Amino acid sequence: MEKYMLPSSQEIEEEQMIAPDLQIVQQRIADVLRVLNNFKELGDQNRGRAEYVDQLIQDIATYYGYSEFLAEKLFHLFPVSEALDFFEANEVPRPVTIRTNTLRTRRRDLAQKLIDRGVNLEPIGKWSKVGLTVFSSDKPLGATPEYLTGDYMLQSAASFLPVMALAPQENEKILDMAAAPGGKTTYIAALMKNTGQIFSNDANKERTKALVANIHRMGVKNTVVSNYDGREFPKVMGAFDRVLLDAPCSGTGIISKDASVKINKTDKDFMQLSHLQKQLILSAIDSVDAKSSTGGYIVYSTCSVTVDENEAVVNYALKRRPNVKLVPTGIDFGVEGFTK
Ligand SMILES: C[S@@+](CC[C@H](N)C(=O)[O-])C[C@H]1O[C@@H](n2cnc3c(N)ncnc32)[C@H](O)[C@@H]1O
Repeated sequence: MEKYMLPSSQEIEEEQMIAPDLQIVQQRIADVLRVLNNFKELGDQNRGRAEYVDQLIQDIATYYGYSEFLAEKLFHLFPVSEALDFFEANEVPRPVTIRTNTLRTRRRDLAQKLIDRGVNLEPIGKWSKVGLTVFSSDKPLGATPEYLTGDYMLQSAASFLPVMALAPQENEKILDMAAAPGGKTTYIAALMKNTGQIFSNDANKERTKALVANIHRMGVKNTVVSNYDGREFPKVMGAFDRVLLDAPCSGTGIISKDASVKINKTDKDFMQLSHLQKQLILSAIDSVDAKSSTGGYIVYSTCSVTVDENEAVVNYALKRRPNVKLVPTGIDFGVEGFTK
Protein backbone atom coordinates (compact mmCIF):
# COMPACT_ATOMS: atom_id res chain seq x y z
CA MET A 1 0.00 0.00 0.00
CA GLU A 2 1.24 3.46 -0.83
CA LYS A 3 2.15 5.70 2.07
CA TYR A 4 0.40 9.04 2.37
CA MET A 5 2.93 11.85 2.86
CA LEU A 6 1.92 14.97 4.75
CA PRO A 7 2.71 18.32 3.10
CA SER A 8 5.97 19.87 4.35
CA SER A 9 5.85 22.86 6.69
CA GLN A 10 6.95 25.05 3.77
CA GLU A 11 4.06 23.78 1.63
CA ILE A 12 1.62 24.46 4.47
CA GLU A 13 3.06 27.96 4.91
CA GLU A 14 2.56 28.63 1.21
CA GLU A 15 -0.98 27.26 1.40
CA GLN A 16 -1.76 29.60 4.28
CA MET A 17 -0.70 32.67 2.28
CA ILE A 18 -3.75 32.34 0.04
CA ALA A 19 -7.47 31.67 0.60
CA PRO A 20 -7.91 27.99 1.48
CA ASP A 21 -8.88 25.61 -1.31
CA LEU A 22 -11.59 23.69 0.54
CA GLN A 23 -11.49 20.82 -1.91
CA ILE A 24 -7.81 20.18 -1.16
CA VAL A 25 -8.44 20.49 2.57
CA GLN A 26 -11.42 18.11 2.40
CA GLN A 27 -9.40 15.55 0.44
CA ARG A 28 -6.54 15.79 2.94
CA ILE A 29 -8.99 15.25 5.84
CA ALA A 30 -10.16 12.04 4.15
CA ASP A 31 -6.57 10.93 3.41
CA VAL A 32 -5.30 11.60 6.91
CA LEU A 33 -8.28 9.78 8.43
CA ARG A 34 -7.42 6.77 6.28
CA VAL A 35 -3.81 6.94 7.49
CA LEU A 36 -4.79 7.21 11.14
CA ASN A 37 -6.93 4.11 10.80
CA ASN A 38 -3.90 2.14 9.57
CA PHE A 39 -0.83 4.09 10.58
CA LYS A 40 1.61 1.22 10.40
CA GLU A 41 1.02 0.62 6.70
CA LEU A 42 0.11 4.08 5.44
CA GLY A 43 1.90 6.52 7.76
CA ASP A 44 5.23 8.23 7.15
CA GLN A 45 7.16 7.00 10.21
CA ASN A 46 9.46 10.06 10.02
CA ARG A 47 6.56 12.35 10.78
CA GLY A 48 4.79 10.35 13.48
CA ARG A 49 1.11 9.96 14.27
CA ALA A 50 0.93 13.20 16.28
CA GLU A 51 1.88 15.26 13.23
CA TYR A 52 -0.93 13.68 11.23
CA VAL A 53 -3.38 14.44 14.04
CA ASP A 54 -2.15 18.07 14.20
CA GLN A 55 -2.64 18.46 10.46
CA LEU A 56 -6.11 16.92 10.71
CA ILE A 57 -7.16 19.32 13.46
CA GLN A 58 -5.84 22.29 11.51
CA ASP A 59 -7.74 21.13 8.43
CA ILE A 60 -10.94 20.54 10.40
CA ALA A 61 -10.67 24.09 11.76
CA THR A 62 -10.24 25.48 8.24
CA TYR A 63 -12.88 23.35 6.57
CA TYR A 64 -15.64 23.73 9.17
CA GLY A 65 -14.73 27.29 10.22
CA TYR A 66 -13.63 26.72 13.87
CA SER A 67 -10.88 28.38 15.84
CA GLU A 68 -7.98 25.93 16.11
CA PHE A 69 -8.40 26.01 19.88
CA LEU A 70 -12.01 24.77 19.76
CA ALA A 71 -11.42 22.32 16.92
CA GLU A 72 -8.68 20.70 19.02
CA LYS A 73 -10.74 20.67 22.20
CA LEU A 74 -13.75 19.07 20.53
CA PHE A 75 -11.64 16.67 18.45
CA HIS A 76 -10.08 15.14 21.55
CA LEU A 77 -13.48 14.36 23.08
CA PHE A 78 -14.11 11.56 20.62
CA PRO A 79 -12.45 8.64 18.87
CA VAL A 80 -11.16 9.93 15.49
CA SER A 81 -14.03 8.73 13.30
CA GLU A 82 -16.71 9.93 15.74
CA ALA A 83 -15.05 13.34 15.90
CA LEU A 84 -15.59 13.76 12.17
CA ASP A 85 -19.23 12.68 12.53
CA PHE A 86 -19.62 15.31 15.25
CA PHE A 87 -18.20 18.12 13.09
CA GLU A 88 -20.37 17.00 10.15
CA ALA A 89 -23.52 16.81 12.30
CA ASN A 90 -22.96 20.38 13.46
CA GLU A 91 -23.40 21.48 9.83
CA VAL A 92 -26.88 19.93 9.57
CA PRO A 93 -29.89 21.82 10.96
CA ARG A 94 -31.73 19.86 13.67
CA PRO A 95 -35.37 18.98 13.00
CA VAL A 96 -37.88 21.59 14.11
CA THR A 97 -39.82 20.20 17.06
CA ILE A 98 -42.64 21.47 19.25
CA ARG A 99 -43.99 20.38 22.63
CA THR A 100 -47.73 20.16 23.16
CA ASN A 101 -48.86 22.15 26.18
CA THR A 102 -51.04 19.61 27.95
CA LEU A 103 -52.40 22.35 30.21
CA ARG A 104 -54.23 23.63 27.12
CA THR A 105 -54.75 20.77 24.66
CA ARG A 106 -54.02 17.18 23.62
CA ARG A 107 -51.33 16.28 21.11
CA ARG A 108 -53.71 14.75 18.57
CA ASP A 109 -56.05 17.78 18.69
CA LEU A 110 -53.09 20.14 18.25
CA ALA A 111 -51.68 18.04 15.41
CA GLN A 112 -55.04 18.10 13.60
CA LYS A 113 -55.39 21.87 13.95
CA LEU A 114 -51.88 22.44 12.62
CA ILE A 115 -52.36 19.96 9.74
CA ASP A 116 -55.50 21.93 8.80
CA ARG A 117 -53.28 25.02 8.59
CA GLY A 118 -50.88 23.34 6.18
CA VAL A 119 -48.28 22.13 8.67
CA ASN A 120 -46.59 18.84 7.80
CA LEU A 121 -45.75 16.99 11.02
CA GLU A 122 -45.56 13.70 12.87
CA PRO A 123 -45.09 12.51 16.48
CA ILE A 124 -41.48 12.93 17.61
CA GLY A 125 -40.94 9.26 18.49
CA LYS A 126 -42.08 6.62 20.95
CA TRP A 127 -40.22 8.25 23.83
CA SER A 128 -42.43 11.34 24.06
CA LYS A 129 -46.21 11.67 24.28
CA VAL A 130 -46.10 15.44 23.78
CA GLY A 131 -43.52 16.14 21.05
CA LEU A 132 -44.14 16.70 17.34
CA THR A 133 -41.56 16.98 14.56
CA VAL A 134 -42.43 19.61 11.97
CA PHE A 135 -41.18 19.03 8.41
CA SER A 136 -42.69 22.08 6.77
CA SER A 137 -45.18 24.81 7.48
CA ASP A 138 -46.96 27.44 5.36
CA LYS A 139 -46.82 29.87 8.30
CA PRO A 140 -44.04 30.64 10.79
CA LEU A 141 -44.61 28.35 13.78
CA GLY A 142 -44.19 31.27 16.19
CA ALA A 143 -47.17 33.08 14.64
CA THR A 144 -50.02 30.55 14.42
CA PRO A 145 -53.16 31.13 16.56
CA GLU A 146 -52.32 27.87 18.37
CA TYR A 147 -48.88 29.20 19.31
CA LEU A 148 -50.26 32.54 20.46
CA THR A 149 -52.88 30.88 22.66
CA GLY A 150 -50.24 28.66 24.23
CA ASP A 151 -51.10 25.26 22.75
CA TYR A 152 -47.41 24.54 22.18
CA MET A 153 -43.82 25.54 22.82
CA LEU A 154 -41.16 25.66 20.13
CA GLN A 155 -38.58 23.47 21.80
CA SER A 156 -35.77 21.16 20.75
CA ALA A 157 -36.34 17.48 21.38
CA ALA A 158 -33.20 17.20 23.52
CA SER A 159 -34.45 19.85 25.89
CA PHE A 160 -37.43 17.68 26.89
CA LEU A 161 -35.03 15.26 28.54
CA PRO A 162 -33.91 17.16 31.66
CA VAL A 163 -37.55 17.66 32.61
CA MET A 164 -38.39 14.01 31.97
CA ALA A 165 -35.43 13.08 34.19
CA LEU A 166 -36.56 15.54 36.87
CA ALA A 167 -39.97 13.83 36.81
CA PRO A 168 -41.74 16.48 38.91
CA GLN A 169 -44.72 15.17 40.87
CA GLU A 170 -48.01 16.91 41.54
CA ASN A 171 -48.03 19.18 44.60
CA GLU A 172 -44.26 19.31 44.95
CA LYS A 173 -42.12 22.41 45.45
CA ILE A 174 -39.67 22.76 42.57
CA LEU A 175 -36.82 25.15 41.79
CA ASP A 176 -35.82 25.86 38.19
CA MET A 177 -32.61 27.72 38.96
CA ALA A 178 -31.67 29.06 35.49
CA ALA A 179 -35.02 29.13 33.78
CA ALA A 180 -35.33 31.77 31.05
CA PRO A 181 -36.99 31.69 28.54
CA GLY A 182 -38.99 28.95 30.24
CA GLY A 183 -39.09 25.96 27.89
CA LYS A 184 -38.45 23.67 30.82
CA THR A 185 -40.41 25.58 33.49
CA THR A 186 -43.57 25.41 31.37
CA TYR A 187 -43.06 21.68 30.79
CA ILE A 188 -42.58 21.12 34.54
CA ALA A 189 -45.84 23.03 35.18
CA ALA A 190 -47.66 20.86 32.65
CA LEU A 191 -46.39 17.62 34.25
CA MET A 192 -47.50 18.94 37.65
CA LYS A 193 -50.90 19.84 36.15
CA ASN A 194 -50.51 23.36 37.55
CA THR A 195 -50.41 22.07 41.15
CA GLY A 196 -47.72 22.63 43.79
CA GLN A 197 -45.26 25.47 43.41
CA ILE A 198 -42.50 26.20 40.91
CA PHE A 199 -39.90 28.86 41.61
CA SER A 200 -38.57 29.85 38.24
CA ASN A 201 -35.40 31.88 38.56
CA ASP A 202 -32.95 33.53 36.19
CA ALA A 203 -30.04 35.88 36.89
CA ASN A 204 -30.65 37.88 33.73
CA LYS A 205 -33.49 40.36 34.29
CA GLU A 206 -33.95 41.04 30.58
CA ARG A 207 -34.44 37.32 29.92
CA THR A 208 -37.05 36.99 32.68
CA LYS A 209 -39.41 39.04 30.46
CA ALA A 210 -39.59 36.20 27.94
CA LEU A 211 -39.95 33.76 30.84
CA VAL A 212 -42.96 35.66 32.24
CA ALA A 213 -44.46 35.98 28.74
CA ASN A 214 -44.20 32.22 28.12
CA ILE A 215 -45.68 31.42 31.52
CA HIS A 216 -48.69 33.65 30.76
CA ARG A 217 -49.09 32.45 27.19
CA MET A 218 -49.09 28.82 28.26
CA GLY A 219 -51.57 29.23 31.12
CA VAL A 220 -49.08 28.31 33.87
CA LYS A 221 -50.50 29.26 37.26
CA ASN A 222 -48.28 27.54 39.82
CA THR A 223 -45.09 29.52 39.16
CA VAL A 224 -43.30 32.44 40.79
CA VAL A 225 -40.57 34.15 38.74
CA SER A 226 -37.49 35.51 40.50
CA ASN A 227 -34.32 37.27 39.45
CA TYR A 228 -31.44 36.11 41.65
CA ASP A 229 -28.00 34.84 40.95
CA GLY A 230 -28.49 31.08 41.40
CA ARG A 231 -25.51 31.05 43.75
CA GLU A 232 -27.64 32.96 46.29
CA PHE A 233 -29.79 29.88 46.84
CA PRO A 234 -30.64 28.38 49.31
CA LYS A 235 -30.37 31.70 51.20
CA VAL A 236 -33.24 33.05 49.09
CA MET A 237 -35.29 29.90 49.66
CA GLY A 238 -34.59 26.22 50.23
CA ALA A 239 -36.16 22.87 51.05
CA PHE A 240 -37.26 22.10 47.50
CA ASP A 241 -38.46 18.62 46.58
CA ARG A 242 -36.56 18.81 43.27
CA VAL A 243 -34.20 21.27 41.61
CA LEU A 244 -33.44 21.66 37.94
CA LEU A 245 -30.13 23.35 37.12
CA ASP A 246 -30.08 23.88 33.36
CA ALA A 247 -26.80 25.70 33.61
CA PRO A 248 -25.37 28.56 31.57
CA CYS A 249 -22.82 26.96 29.24
CA SER A 250 -20.61 27.30 26.17
CA GLY A 251 -23.23 25.95 23.75
CA THR A 252 -20.87 23.44 22.12
CA GLY A 253 -23.79 21.01 21.87
CA ILE A 254 -25.91 23.37 19.77
CA ILE A 255 -23.41 24.62 17.19
CA SER A 256 -25.89 23.67 14.45
CA LYS A 257 -28.18 26.35 15.93
CA ASP A 258 -25.56 28.93 16.82
CA ALA A 259 -22.43 28.78 14.69
CA SER A 260 -20.83 31.79 16.43
CA VAL A 261 -19.63 29.32 19.12
CA LYS A 262 -17.14 27.99 16.54
CA ILE A 263 -14.93 31.05 16.88
CA ASN A 264 -15.93 33.00 19.97
CA LYS A 265 -15.02 30.64 22.83
CA THR A 266 -11.62 30.78 24.50
CA ASP A 267 -9.88 28.65 27.11
CA LYS A 268 -10.75 31.32 29.67
CA ASP A 269 -14.47 31.02 28.83
CA PHE A 270 -14.41 27.30 29.55
CA MET A 271 -12.57 27.84 32.82
CA GLN A 272 -14.97 30.55 33.96
CA LEU A 273 -18.07 28.61 32.92
CA SER A 274 -16.91 25.47 34.65
CA HIS A 275 -16.18 27.46 37.82
CA LEU A 276 -19.66 29.06 37.77
CA GLN A 277 -21.31 25.71 37.05
CA LYS A 278 -19.54 24.16 40.05
CA GLN A 279 -20.76 26.93 42.33
CA LEU A 280 -24.30 26.67 40.94
CA ILE A 281 -24.47 22.89 41.34
CA LEU A 282 -23.54 23.15 45.02
CA SER A 283 -26.28 25.76 45.49
CA ALA A 284 -28.72 23.49 43.70
CA ILE A 285 -27.80 20.56 45.95
CA ASP A 286 -28.01 22.67 49.09
CA SER A 287 -31.47 23.88 48.05
CA VAL A 288 -32.96 20.39 48.01
CA ASP A 289 -34.72 18.87 50.98
CA ALA A 290 -32.81 15.58 51.26
CA LYS A 291 -35.64 14.26 53.43
CA SER A 292 -38.40 15.15 50.95
CA SER A 293 -40.95 12.33 51.10
CA THR A 294 -41.54 12.46 47.33
CA GLY A 295 -38.29 13.81 45.86
CA GLY A 296 -34.83 14.86 46.98
CA TYR A 297 -33.54 14.99 43.39
CA ILE A 298 -31.55 17.43 41.33
CA VAL A 299 -31.03 17.37 37.58
CA TYR A 300 -27.97 19.05 36.11
CA SER A 301 -28.06 19.72 32.37
CA THR A 302 -26.21 21.81 29.81
CA CYS A 303 -26.30 22.28 26.04
CA SER A 304 -22.57 21.67 25.90
CA VAL A 305 -20.56 18.51 25.17
CA THR A 306 -17.32 19.33 26.99
CA VAL A 307 -16.16 17.28 29.95
CA ASP A 308 -15.23 20.43 31.96
CA GLU A 309 -18.86 21.57 31.87
CA ASN A 310 -20.54 18.22 32.46
CA GLU A 311 -18.78 15.21 33.97
CA ALA A 312 -16.18 17.36 35.78
CA VAL A 313 -18.91 19.49 37.37
CA VAL A 314 -20.86 16.46 38.55
CA ASN A 315 -17.66 14.83 39.79
CA TYR A 316 -16.80 17.97 41.76
CA ALA A 317 -20.28 18.03 43.32
CA LEU A 318 -20.05 14.37 44.33
CA LYS A 319 -16.69 15.03 46.01
CA ARG A 320 -17.84 18.18 47.80
CA ARG A 321 -21.21 16.75 48.88
CA PRO A 322 -20.57 13.11 49.82
CA ASN A 323 -24.20 12.65 50.88
CA VAL A 324 -25.24 13.01 47.22
CA LYS A 325 -25.26 10.04 44.86
CA LEU A 326 -25.92 9.48 41.18
CA VAL A 327 -29.21 7.78 40.35
CA PRO A 328 -30.63 6.51 37.04
CA THR A 329 -32.44 9.16 35.01
CA GLY A 330 -35.29 6.84 34.10
CA ILE A 331 -34.60 7.67 30.43
CA ASP A 332 -33.89 4.39 28.70
CA PHE A 333 -32.26 5.55 25.47
CA GLY A 334 -29.11 7.42 24.40
CA VAL A 335 -25.62 6.51 25.59
CA GLU A 336 -23.89 6.97 28.93
CA GLY A 337 -21.54 9.91 29.44
CA PHE A 338 -17.96 9.38 30.61
CA THR A 339 -17.96 7.63 33.98
CA LYS A 340 -14.26 8.16 34.73
C1 LIG B 1 -29.40 27.30 29.13
S1 LIG B 1 -30.15 28.79 29.59
C2 LIG B 1 -31.63 28.25 30.36
C3 LIG B 1 -32.71 27.75 29.42
C4 LIG B 1 -33.99 27.41 30.15
N1 LIG B 1 -33.78 26.45 31.23
C5 LIG B 1 -35.06 26.88 29.23
O1 LIG B 1 -35.27 25.67 29.17
O2 LIG B 1 -35.72 27.69 28.56
C6 LIG B 1 -29.17 29.30 30.96
C7 LIG B 1 -29.72 30.48 31.70
O3 LIG B 1 -28.88 30.71 32.83
C8 LIG B 1 -28.97 32.06 33.16
N2 LIG B 1 -27.87 32.35 34.10
C9 LIG B 1 -26.59 32.70 33.85
N3 LIG B 1 -25.89 32.83 34.98
C10 LIG B 1 -26.75 32.54 36.01
C11 LIG B 1 -26.63 32.51 37.43
N4 LIG B 1 -25.47 32.79 38.03
N5 LIG B 1 -27.71 32.19 38.15
C12 LIG B 1 -28.90 31.90 37.54
N6 LIG B 1 -29.07 31.93 36.21
C13 LIG B 1 -28.01 32.24 35.45
C14 LIG B 1 -28.92 32.76 31.82
O4 LIG B 1 -29.47 34.05 31.90
C15 LIG B 1 -29.74 31.80 30.95
O5 LIG B 1 -31.06 32.25 30.83
